[in-house]
Amino acid sequence: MVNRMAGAILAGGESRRFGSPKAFAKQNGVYFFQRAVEALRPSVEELYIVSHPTLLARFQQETNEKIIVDAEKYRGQGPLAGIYTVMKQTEADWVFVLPCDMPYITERTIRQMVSYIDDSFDIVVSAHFGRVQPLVGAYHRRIIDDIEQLLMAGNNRMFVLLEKRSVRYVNDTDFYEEPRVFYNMNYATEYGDIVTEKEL
Ligand SMILES: Nc1nc2c(ncn2[C@@H]2O[C@H](COP(=O)(O)OP(=O)(O)OP(=O)(O)O)[C@@H](O)[C@H]2O)c(=O)[nH]1
Ligand SMILES: [Mg+2]
Repeated sequence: MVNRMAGAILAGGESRRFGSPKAFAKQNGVYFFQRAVEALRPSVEELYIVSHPTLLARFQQETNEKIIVDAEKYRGQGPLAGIYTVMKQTEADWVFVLPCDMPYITERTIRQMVSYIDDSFDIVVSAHFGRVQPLVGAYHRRIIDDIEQLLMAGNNRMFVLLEKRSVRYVNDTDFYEEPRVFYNMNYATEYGDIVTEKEL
């Protein structure tokens, strides 16, 4: 069993391609960010939604979950800044990350991912169907200095971090899920059961 795990829902992006805040788009009547909360909450001891000051009031209106904003010095630097911010906030050994734009993610998928967490790795992420998903997985707090160094250098890409540390890639031979579970919404077009803020 993992020694204490915090959850981080990354919701500080600008949703430029989507055209309205992705966290508040709906799938089958439920906010995208709420889908992530439902999937992650049962697996973690504490949960943070990590967002941007411009979305803070909206989140506070819509949920009782803890909402924090990216550390000011790294704001605007993407998901890596969000992970760093949650690691600073919590004492948990592991931070399990999820994006706010994967509306088909399930509690079962997260439980499965969690079962592959292993202290002999620094990072455990999904690589189902040949596609590495750096935002679906767990990061050990022992890598916080590496993360901060990358952020200080403006080196924001998740894949750079993955190259630096030991990673357990969990894939569909470890456990199978239907592919759309890992589908993240960048454009508000593909699926009939998605409703964006603009259409409400
Ligand atoms: N906390 C935090 N989350 C972020 C940041 N940038 C992106 N995210 C989140 O990371 C996930 C994946 O990011 P993207 O798919 O690029 O989403 P986005 O940046 O909102 O959308 P685009 O503006 O179209 O790139 C989404 O859940 C975003 O909300 C950031 O700077 N801070
Ligand atoms: Mg982006």
